[in-house]
Amino acid sequence: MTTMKAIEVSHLTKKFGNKTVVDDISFEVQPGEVFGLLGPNGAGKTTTLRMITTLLKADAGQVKIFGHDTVKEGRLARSMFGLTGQYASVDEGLSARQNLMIFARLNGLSRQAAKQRTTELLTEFSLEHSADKALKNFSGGMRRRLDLAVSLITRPALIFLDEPTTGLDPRTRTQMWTTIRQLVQQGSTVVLTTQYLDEADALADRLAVIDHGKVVKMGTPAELKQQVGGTKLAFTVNEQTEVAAAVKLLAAQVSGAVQQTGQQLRVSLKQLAQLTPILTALTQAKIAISQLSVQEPSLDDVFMALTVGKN
Ligand SMILES: Nc1ncnc2c1ncn2[C@@H]1O[C@H](COP(=O)(O)OP(=O)(O)OP(=O)(O)O)[C@@H](O)[C@H]1O
Repeated sequence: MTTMKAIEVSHLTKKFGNKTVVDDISFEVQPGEVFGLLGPNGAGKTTTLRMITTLLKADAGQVKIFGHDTVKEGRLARSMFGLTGQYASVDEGLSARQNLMIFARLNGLSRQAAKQRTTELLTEFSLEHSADKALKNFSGGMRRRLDLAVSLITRPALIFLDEPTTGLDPRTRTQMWTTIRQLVQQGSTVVLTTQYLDEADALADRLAVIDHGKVVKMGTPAELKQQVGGTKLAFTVNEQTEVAAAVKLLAAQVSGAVQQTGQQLRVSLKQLAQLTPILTALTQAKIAISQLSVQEPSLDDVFMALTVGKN
């Protein structure tokens, strides 16, 4: 039995003038998954999201949301998701409660149902104490929470978050992550764009790394890290006269190149188990070392290896 995909994106393409900003992008998102679009500024993440969510017409390609083609069955497809992010969707002069009420009514809820949903969302997003303040007095974090609350009025099964924590302070970012995780626990599927590696690592089940409009890599954060390179070992050789011997010894133990900066040596290990023989060999050769560090690969390494600077 095949399960229905939350999203199927096939060969999506967009040009602005003669510049191809989204170049033949394809991916699928499973129900219940957090899928991240990760890439540097200008890589094409927002444009991709705008096409998927029907805010922008694609030049080529197809998008299906829970099986519904976003062009042929636009209305139905749109009813399946909520969208929040870089699109200011709320009125500055009105309060959080008034904004939620308006959007609830616009979404077809009766006055009574709108009132109830507004109260629920204000509580859920810890906005009840500021519910009647005008939005222009809200902090960035409160604005984001309200924006997210607005997109959840109709309890969509799928939520798009465009850079959900850009510009937020660390504490508010962490709160936002908790909110997103709660949504997933309640059964939502989440697609988010981010340029933050720690955010992608913390939230996403799978990632598509986008650069210059193309998907350059796709996988779980762990898979991506593993592909980019193994564990990094670094240490300093205490005696200048022993550096050459230490380089030779390392080269015999690992397949990759030994990098040297002064008395500091660095190598990539395929697996952590390579560490013990290296340390044993150094001890046997009576080469004293210090400042030993072993670093597991991070998404930073993935990002640096896969993307090529300014887009
Ligand atoms: N309406 C438009 N007209 C012309 N060019 C555009 C338009 N929208 C986006 N672009 C260009 O398309 C490229 C991709 O932009 P996009 O906003 O999709 O990138 P992004 O990956 O979301 O970046 P960021 O992280 O900065 O939001 C950029 O070079 C941008 O300048």
